[in-house]
Amino acid sequence: MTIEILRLGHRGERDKRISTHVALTSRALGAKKIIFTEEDKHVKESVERIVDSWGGDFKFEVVKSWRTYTKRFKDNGIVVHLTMYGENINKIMTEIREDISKTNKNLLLIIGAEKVPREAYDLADYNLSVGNQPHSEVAALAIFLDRLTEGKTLYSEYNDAKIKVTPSKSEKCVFVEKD
Ligand SMILES: C[S@@+](CC[C@H](N)C(=O)[O-])C[C@H]1O[C@@H](n2cnc3c(N)ncnc32)[C@H](O)[C@@H]1O
Repeated sequence: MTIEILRLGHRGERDKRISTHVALTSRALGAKKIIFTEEDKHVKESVERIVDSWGGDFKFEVVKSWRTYTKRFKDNGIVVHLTMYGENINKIMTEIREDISKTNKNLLLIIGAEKVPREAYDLADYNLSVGNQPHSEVAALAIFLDRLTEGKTLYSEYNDAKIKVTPSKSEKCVFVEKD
C-alpha cells in the first residue's frame, strides 16, 4: 500500500508555511507523494531541499484537475477525506485498516485549506473526522497517518540520506555526509 496526500487549495502567501508543513509531515509519517492544486515555487523548493538532504523518493506534483486525479486513483485505491464533519475516527479506523489490508489498495488522503467542495465528500470512500472540533490539517493528517501505520513509518531510514539522526537519550546524534 502506498499513501498519497491531496491538498485541496492553497491561498498563496498566507498558506506557504502550512502547506510546506503539510508536505513535510506527510513525508515524515510515511506518504510517498503530495499533490497540490496550486503552483507554489517556495513550497516546492522547500520540500525538494528536505528530500535532497534527508533522502527517500517523496514526490511533489501539481495537478490541473483534482477531480480527474481522484477519479482515476479510485480505480485501484481508497479515498479518505479528512473533515471535522466526518465519521468518528475512533469508530471507523478499524474498518479502513481492514479495507486496505483486504484489497491491498493504495490510499489517497484528501485535506483542505479553505472550504472544501461538496464533490470531495461525494468522491471519498470515507469522510473521517479527527474529533468534531475545527483544528489544523497538519494535526488531522498526523493523527490519521500515525493511527494507520501504528508508528511504523516514524523512524524510516533512507540509504541516500545526507543527514541522519540516531535517537538518543541525552545528546544530538547526527551524521552529516561530507561533499
Ligand atoms: C483549517 S480547516 C478549514 C475547514 C473549512 N473551514 C471547511 O469548512 O471545510 C482545513 C482542513 O483541516 C482539516 N481538519 C480540520 N479540523 C479537522 C477535524 N476535526 N477532523 C478532520 N480534519 C480536520 C480538514 O481537512 C480541513 O479541510
